[in-house]
Amino acid sequence: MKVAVLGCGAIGAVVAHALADGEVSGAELVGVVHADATDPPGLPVLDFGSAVDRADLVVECAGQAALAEFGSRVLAAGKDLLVVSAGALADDAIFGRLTGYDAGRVYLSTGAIGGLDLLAAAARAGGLSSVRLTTTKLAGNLVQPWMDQEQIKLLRKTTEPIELLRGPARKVTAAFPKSANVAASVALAVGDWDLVDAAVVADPDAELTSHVLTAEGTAGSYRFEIRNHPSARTPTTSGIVPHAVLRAIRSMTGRAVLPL
Ligand SMILES: NC(=O)C1=CN([C@@H]2O[C@H](COP(=O)(O)OP(=O)(O)OC[C@H]3O[C@@H](n4cnc5c(N)ncnc54)[C@H](OP(=O)(O)O)[C@@H]3O)[C@@H](O)[C@H]2O)C=CC1
Ligand SMILES: O=C([O-])CC(=O)C(=O)O
Repeated sequence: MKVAVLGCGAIGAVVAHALADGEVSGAELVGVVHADATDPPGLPVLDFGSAVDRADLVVECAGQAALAEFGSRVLAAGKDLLVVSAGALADDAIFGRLTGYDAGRVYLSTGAIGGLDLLAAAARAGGLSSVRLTTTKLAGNLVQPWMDQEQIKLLRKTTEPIELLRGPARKVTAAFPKSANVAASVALAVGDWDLVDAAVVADPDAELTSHVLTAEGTAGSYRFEIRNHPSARTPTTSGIVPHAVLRAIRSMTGRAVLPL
């Protein structure tokens, strides 16, 4: 399987180097789409059109805006797309564009969290009555362009955890596009954007990023607590994420053996 990686930052660089080093049997890197000439990745660089032409699978590691702009062009060319920035799918128009093709298939990486398979099963086994996700990250890393100066100052100076936003997954993933894709992953897993109540908490002492996911339903009661070390390169991203992407690619090669 020939793979191109869109975006060569904290996630994409680890994925692309692992593929270039032959770490995934049956998968071969054709190149990365990387616009910053001042920061060469030490890997073959392709423009987006060539990447789509040459790859069987394009792995999006570039952010919600890039997925919204480029994702449908991958699928229209009949190529498969593995999505990391799941929050872009909270926009119904983008969701429609990315799920409307018969040829190329869309796969979602599990990203920074787990438990999605069980919650997806529970949602279809009689339904879920509540799903709640609380994401906690180091306060200073949660500054957003829409925040005013007072809020930014508070984030930088707080000595206590602050809940910055709680609400439906769709709203939270849009407000924190680099930090709350997990809210979208949960909503997509359970098939209901409005059921998932998500929150982002800024903690001045959070050395690890945490995601606490709870759900209640006919099939049972669930609680997952994930505590990830942040990536050194992009601390809003958990260091585990590229490895979740590689696991997904491994399972797509058709050569996967247990354990995945
Ligand atoms: N599902 C999940 O659990 C998670 C999802 N994510 C998602 O993954 C995204 C990437 O994370 P991460 O790797 O840490 O981010 P980084 O900022 O480290 O890397 C993203 C890279 O993509 C590049 N890029 C952006 N747009 C394009 C484009 N159109 N073409 C080519 N390159 C592009 C950026 O370049 P430049 O800096 O020049 O813009 C940057 O180099 C996040 O924005 C988030 O949406 C992250 C963590 C967890
Ligand atoms: O990496 C994480 O822990 C979560 C994250 O940034 C996201 O969901 O966008």
